[in-house]
Amino acid sequence: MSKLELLPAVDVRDGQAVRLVHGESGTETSYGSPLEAALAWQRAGAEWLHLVDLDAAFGTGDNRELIAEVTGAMDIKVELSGGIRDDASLAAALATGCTRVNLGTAALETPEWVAGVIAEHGDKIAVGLDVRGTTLRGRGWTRDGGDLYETLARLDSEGCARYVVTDIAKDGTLQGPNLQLLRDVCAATDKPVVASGGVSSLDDLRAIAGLVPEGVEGAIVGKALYAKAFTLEEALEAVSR
Ligand SMILES: O=C(O)c1ccccc1N[C@@H]1O[C@H](COP(=O)(O)O)[C@@H](O)[C@H]1O
Repeated sequence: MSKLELLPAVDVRDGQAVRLVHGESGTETSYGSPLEAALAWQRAGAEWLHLVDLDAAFGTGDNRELIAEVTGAMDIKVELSGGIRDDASLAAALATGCTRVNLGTAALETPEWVAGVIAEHGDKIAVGLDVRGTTLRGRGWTRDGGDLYETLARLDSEGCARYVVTDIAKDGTLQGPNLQLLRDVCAATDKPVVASGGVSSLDDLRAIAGLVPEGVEGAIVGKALYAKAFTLEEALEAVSR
């Protein structure tokens, strides 16, 4: 059995590393320089960074130059999210040298374009399935975008390589992950799943690691690290066995 990958998150809003509650604009807590945060996770032993341009996701501008600077400064793998919705934004994201990109809104609103970029770029493309219940949400999680399982079946048939599954009701709340949602998504696809939302403790990470045999490949950790619920070193140790 392979170990769970951990992806510490750096979400960028207005040039600052922030955490949101339920992904709602206006709930930001600021944690300073995104570059310093990313370098700290790298120094602590991270193999991945989950880097999000929240302004691009919300449609309130972008942090494109800063995102490129942070990605360029990393020696580790980077997953880029937020506002990647057309050829220009995809080209800019891939030009940073990131390992893969995560598409959200585009998978809901421009499925033909997403099918094309999956065919062209293979496992450099992941799709973020951001859900309330089983309803997908796009445009900064402000708009409904269809049924989770119908969309998952469509993306599977198009060869999507992996899914990043976020329970919006859990995100930024430190209330624990939605393990049943992860089990249900894993049962519906053979592709790897990255868990996102709600991690609050090392036991939460151990519980997600217990789903590796079902298809969970990784877990994004945000608020818990910034709130110092545990250190990244402790988290890596907790999922190493
Ligand atoms: O990560 C967040 O907290 C978040 C909050 C609100 C909206 C998006 C968020 N993050 C990630 O952004 C992409 C979606 O961006 P887009 O729809 O493709 O522009 C997705 O990976 C979300 O998980």
